Amino acid sequence: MTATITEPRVAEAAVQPSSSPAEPLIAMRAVSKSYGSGVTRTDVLHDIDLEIREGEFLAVVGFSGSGKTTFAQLLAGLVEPDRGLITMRGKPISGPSPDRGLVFQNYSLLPWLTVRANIALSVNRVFRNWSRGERRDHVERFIEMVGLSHAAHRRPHELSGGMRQRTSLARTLAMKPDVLLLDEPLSALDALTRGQLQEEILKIWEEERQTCVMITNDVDEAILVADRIVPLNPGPNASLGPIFDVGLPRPRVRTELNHQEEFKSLRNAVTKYLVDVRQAARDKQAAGSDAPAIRLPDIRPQSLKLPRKAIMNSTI
Ligand SMILES: Nc1ncnc2c1ncn2[C@@H]1O[C@H](COP(=O)(O)OP(=O)(O)OP(=O)(O)O)[C@@H](O)[C@H]1O
Repeated sequence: MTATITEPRVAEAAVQPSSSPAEPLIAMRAVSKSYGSGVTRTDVLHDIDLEIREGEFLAVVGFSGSGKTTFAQLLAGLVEPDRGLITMRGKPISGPSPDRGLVFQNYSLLPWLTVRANIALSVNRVFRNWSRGERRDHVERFIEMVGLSHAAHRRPHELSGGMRQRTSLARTLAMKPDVLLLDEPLSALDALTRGQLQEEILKIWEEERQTCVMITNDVDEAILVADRIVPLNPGPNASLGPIFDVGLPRPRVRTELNHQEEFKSLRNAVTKYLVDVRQAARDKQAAGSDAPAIRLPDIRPQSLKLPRKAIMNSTI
């Protein structure tokens, strides 16, 4: 039996970004970002409009180099838009804040501190008015949450990549940010560890229900975790594509999803969208290119294959 691919439910909000009735937690309005100037200028993001809802899990998917990290850094307040406005609860985002916790692709742990001390450093900074005991219990809770109790005394060089990323995740989660920003947090990991951590992130999110934005280049990962998926079109001047709603029931289990028609149809739709939009960008680039068109010479290829007789003669 062949699987029927149904059209994805593309949210109206994608077409009319301001149609959401509730006040969004974060709003991006006509946001553009470039780096450099003159001939070295790189136009990365163009006219980004997006509303992020309180408590949702949003995934932003895009190809390498499309501007995903720039997108995450704008939300984190680490870079400023050149044009447009980003607000959180109606107030402009003007810099980094513990309200928005960012987990990077490269764990950025302090190498001379243990897992416990790396997490405690952030907790002590954010929760200064808590008692020492409260802070210690809080740190232990998050170490346990990411399954690192047995390795809490180890330093980063004594950890595997997955364990470092767990530490980094626990450190950010322990700061209790209102928004968790995950910038390709699993892309440096092997497939098995990646799958395991995807499920752990999902479990934590289901318990905590904080707003979460995951930036990824993996469509399957996006479908597993997200309520909504928004494609980032290829750059330069990347804009956002239509929003895909993920209606799959939770809790979701990766191994079971693979057999579900809705999962397969959504994966096809998002992948097709991204591949088509990349091809269109390439075609447009080729059409506008100043490079001289390659003209093929008007000749017929000649067969260099020797007649069978000639081969036999040459081998005798
Ligand atoms: N600080 C910077 N200065 C100049 N150019 C930059 C800077 N940061 C990023 N870029 C350029 O902006 C573009 C988008 O980069 P970005 O890292 O946001 O993309 P990405 O989608 O996260 O890529 P990848 O998936 O490969 O990590 C690239 O062309 C990159 O070279």
